[in-house]
Amino acid sequence: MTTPPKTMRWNGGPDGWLTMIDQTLLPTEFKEINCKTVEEVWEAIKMLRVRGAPAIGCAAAYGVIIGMQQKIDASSIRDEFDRRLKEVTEYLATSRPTAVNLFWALDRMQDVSLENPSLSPQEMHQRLLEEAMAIEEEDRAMCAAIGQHGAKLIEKGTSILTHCNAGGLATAGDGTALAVMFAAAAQGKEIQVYADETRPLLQGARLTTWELQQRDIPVTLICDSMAGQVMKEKRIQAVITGADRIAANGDACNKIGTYSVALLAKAHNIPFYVAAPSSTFDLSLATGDEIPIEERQPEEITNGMGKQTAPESTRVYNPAFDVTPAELISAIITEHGIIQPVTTEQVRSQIEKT
Ligand SMILES: CSC[C@H]1O[C@H](OP(=O)(O)O)[C@H](O)[C@@H]1O
Repeated sequence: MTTPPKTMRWNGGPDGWLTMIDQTLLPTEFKEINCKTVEEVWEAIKMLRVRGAPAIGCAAAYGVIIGMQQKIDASSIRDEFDRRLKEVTEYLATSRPTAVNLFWALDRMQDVSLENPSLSPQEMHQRLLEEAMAIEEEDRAMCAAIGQHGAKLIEKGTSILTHCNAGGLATAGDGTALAVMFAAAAQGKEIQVYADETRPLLQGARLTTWELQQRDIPVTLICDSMAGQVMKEKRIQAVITGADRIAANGDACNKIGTYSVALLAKAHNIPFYVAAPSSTFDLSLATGDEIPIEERQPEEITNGMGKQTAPESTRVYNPAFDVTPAELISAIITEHGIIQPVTTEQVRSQIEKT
């Protein structure tokens, strides 16, 4: 088993820069890129060089540090600093609309300013970096806790289907859904995984298989359209996915195709689990109907991975996410434990106390 590389890392102090794996090149090329402007961080999030709800939050937090570098010198005044901080956080918030972790992280960076009115710009810059590092470290711990709680649900010899990539590459730690698999495997439960390729950007084929192979966990790649057949053939005993935003009633938004997998799991009486940290919950939304769904460029479908597979000017609809209603979710696994049954009362009871 090889030690997995870190999804991202900060270099230096407040005047430093962010290094991250460019996930668009995996699995055929492992390349790290350096982001030294806030625009480069914005573009990396937009283009999924860094992706996955928790990882997006961490990257955005570090993007704030970079964005503030232009305005810090001995003559800086705090009002100007705060105006720039608002400008930078609002800019980064436009990169992608669905993963609530992006907005949760940016709000935390703004809160640093509200909670420290008397710090100088230089002191604030240092304090913001400490907050970004805390967000990264907390995410790492949340992943580990999710893994341990989720592994309790996994029997020895279980075959698990997953959709998209909710692994270490989607977080600052071991992932969410994949953290459960890593923990179960480490406990000797001899699991195997079926990974949906996850069109159109193939996070499952490119990233989930790559991560599982690194950990010597048996993985079988299937087309998204094969999920029902493998369930019908009784090859699957559990489904685990990640999430990008979970509403107060437990409706979970995740990569497009997850809702279909949840319906298939229900039809085949297979437990469907969602693994996500508390930072992925948006209790301001009563249900998943209100979750903004990102629509991405048609070329991701008509020219997937650079090869044209549809006629020019073909009309395309490309929603990047869908919402699985709570009634299709057997349990939600968080760093605090298991939410089951998945109801507003259970969600609020666990998440509001955090
Ligand atoms: C641990 S969150 C992972 C989550 O994010 C992915 O979306 P994207 O690759 O577009 O950032 C997908 O929904 C995963 O389940």
